[in-house]
Amino acid sequence: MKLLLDSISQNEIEVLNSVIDCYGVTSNPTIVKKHGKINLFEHLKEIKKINADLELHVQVVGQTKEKILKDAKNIVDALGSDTFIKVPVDKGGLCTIKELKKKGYRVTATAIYSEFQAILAVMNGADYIAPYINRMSNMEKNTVEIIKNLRRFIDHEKYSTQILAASFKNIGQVTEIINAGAHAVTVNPDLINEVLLSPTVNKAIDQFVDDWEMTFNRKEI
Ligand SMILES: O=P(O)(O)OC[C@H]1O[C@](O)(CO)[C@@H](O)[C@@H]1O
Repeated sequence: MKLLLDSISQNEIEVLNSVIDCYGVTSNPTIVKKHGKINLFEHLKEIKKINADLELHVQVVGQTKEKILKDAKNIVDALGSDTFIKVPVDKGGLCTIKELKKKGYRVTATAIYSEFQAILAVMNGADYIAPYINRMSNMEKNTVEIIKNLRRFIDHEKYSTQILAASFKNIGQVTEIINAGAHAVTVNPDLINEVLLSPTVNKAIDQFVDDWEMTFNRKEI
C-alpha cells in the first residue's frame, strides 16, 4: 500500500514525512492555486529536498495532444524523468497517454469519474489511474464496487497499472477504498491530522499517564 499526500505545502509534507511512511505527493492546478502565483517547479524541487524518494505527480494544463506533450516535456526537464505526468482522461488525454508511454514517460491518468474511463486508461498503458472517490460518491456511484471491479480487471488481465485513489473527504472513505483493493491513495494532510490529533486518542493517552503517575509518583517507566 502506498500513501501519498495530496498537497504541495512544504510544511505539511515535512511534518507528516517525519511521522508516517509517505510515498509521494500529488498536485493539480487547484491545489497549486492555494499557494498563489508560485514558481511550481522550484517549489517542487524544495519538496524533493525533504525526501528525495518522494514520487512527484504533476498535472498538465494543455488540452491538445501537442500541448500536453509540451507540458510533459517541460515538467520532466525541470523535475526529472521519474516524475509522473498527470493527464486528465478525455479523448485528447487518452491518445496522449499512449504517446507519452511510447516515449518512456511515467503517467498518472486523472479526472476519472467512471469505471470505463479507468479501463481505457489502463489499456493505454497508464502507470497509475486516479479515480475521484468523493466526486463519484456525490454522483451516487458505488465507489467500493468500482474499485473492486477495477482491481479485478487489472489483476485478471495482468496489467501493471496501479489504482491511485484520489479525492477523499473523510478517512472512512480512505480505509474503505484501501480495503476494496486500491494499490495507493492520495490524501489531504488535513484528513490525516484529524486522526492523529484526535481528542479521543489524546484523552486516552493522558489517562494512561495520569494512572501511572498516581501509582508510581513519576512520569517515566
Ligand atoms: O475532489 P478533490 O479533492 O478536488 O480531488 C481531486 C483529486 O484529483 C487529483 O488531482 C488526483 O489526480 C488529486 O490531487 C486530488 O485528490
